[in-house]
Amino acid sequence: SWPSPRFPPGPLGLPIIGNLHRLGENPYRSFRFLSEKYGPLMSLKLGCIPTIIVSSSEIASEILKTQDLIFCTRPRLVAFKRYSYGGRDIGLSPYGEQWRQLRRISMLEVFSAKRVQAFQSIREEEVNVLVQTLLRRISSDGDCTSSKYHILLNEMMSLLGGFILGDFFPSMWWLDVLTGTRARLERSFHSMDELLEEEIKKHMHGGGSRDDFIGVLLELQKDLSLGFPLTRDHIKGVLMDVFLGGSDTSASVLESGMTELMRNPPVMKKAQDEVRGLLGNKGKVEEGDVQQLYYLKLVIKEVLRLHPPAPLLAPRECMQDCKINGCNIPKKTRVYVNAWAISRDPRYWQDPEAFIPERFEDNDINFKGQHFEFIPFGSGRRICPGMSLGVVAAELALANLLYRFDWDLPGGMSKEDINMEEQFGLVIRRKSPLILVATPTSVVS
Ligand code: HEM
Repeated sequence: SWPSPRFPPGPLGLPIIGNLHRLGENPYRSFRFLSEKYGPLMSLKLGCIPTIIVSSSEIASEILKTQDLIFCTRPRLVAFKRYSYGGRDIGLSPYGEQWRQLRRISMLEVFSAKRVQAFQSIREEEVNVLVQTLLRRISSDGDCTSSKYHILLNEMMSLLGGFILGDFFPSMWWLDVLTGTRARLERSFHSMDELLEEEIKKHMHGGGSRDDFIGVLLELQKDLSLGFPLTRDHIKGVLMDVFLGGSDTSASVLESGMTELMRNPPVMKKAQDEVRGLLGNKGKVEEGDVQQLYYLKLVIKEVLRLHPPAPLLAPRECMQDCKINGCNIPKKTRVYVNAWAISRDPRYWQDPEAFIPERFEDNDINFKGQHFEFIPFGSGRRICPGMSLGVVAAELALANLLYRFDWDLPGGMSKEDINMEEQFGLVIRRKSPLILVATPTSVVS
């Protein structure tokens, strides 16, 4: 028995069309709307694939904590399989011994607090590049250019978050060949693979630091006590994870943060007063300073609540028949947890649509996967291993932008005119870029 009614059939009477046309461009919004009607555990069939959508913190806790061991695998999606080097990464691969070993080693050696600390100078350098770019653009009115990394990343994100027929009708995989989707995936994968190879070779010939991601992974490869052979594909798989997991997510926090601050001038003022009051005319914010920026940290939390970069987390799959909330869930059901809807649920959040960083002031709610009303990084065995890296990078960048510049909307535009439409993908993006006028501040000497 299914937990709740399926979606009604679509205009053509075909379940796939019926389901998909209702998802619209932003499935997490449509799912919230539908869950109000069909309940917090909603079932639907996307193509041939039984799927459940979870929209309450209680059921999210059941899936990501109580029954995590049953739900901690990823579906074998076409693009997931390719970009993970056939299951040799952490983020896109199914659960199993190989995944466990790779995740364990990476948590110890790549994502540990010690490493996050060690990468500090790289982050500070990158944020400085961002500030310098803004300063130069102010004087030279330069164009915004995309590097080859951006172009590659965009294409990968579009394939990972887009529609591949074989993921919904596995027996019709050949249609993806006919439509050219498979060829597009191959091209994208090979371009990225070439780039990773180039970077690794540079390192092997002494051209890179031993203290960055590649350096650390190459050192690990020499370690015979690892318990499993760390191949070149594993290294590239983890680098792919870092590239995919670490780029758009932190950028999304920064962009959503600036958007909300522009829409809420008193919050912008309070955050700027804090950072400028603390730093005086020091010139730049360093990571050591960020620890004292109490209000900025509340701002980042509120951004993650209202705009979780991965609103449906990353898809999971059920590994055996089980019961959730008294309903039967068959093996191989695909699972999406609507973190976006959960963190706007009026049962847990007062005035949920409003941007109020102070709501986190007198409580210990955090995003580390124990408070299921707030899970922007997921929870359980698959929780984001890059959480600290992502948060520290976003905090540092935002603190510097607020410290170094005053921000205005372009002439004639009011805060009500800011377009809040989003484009759905594995990681959400704004439909139109946020355009602001930056004026270097007089606080900085
Ligand atoms: C603000 C920044 C970030 C957000 C909001 C975020 C969010 C997420 C989410 C929602 C998941 C899925 C969790 C689940 O299935 O329960 C995830 C997984 C993952 N993230 Fe992040 N992430 C961020 C930054 C990063 C960074 C900086 C890295 C790497 C440098 C990273 C690497 C990964 C990897 C490898 C996984 C897969 C974990 C697994 O499947 O075992 N993320 N992230």
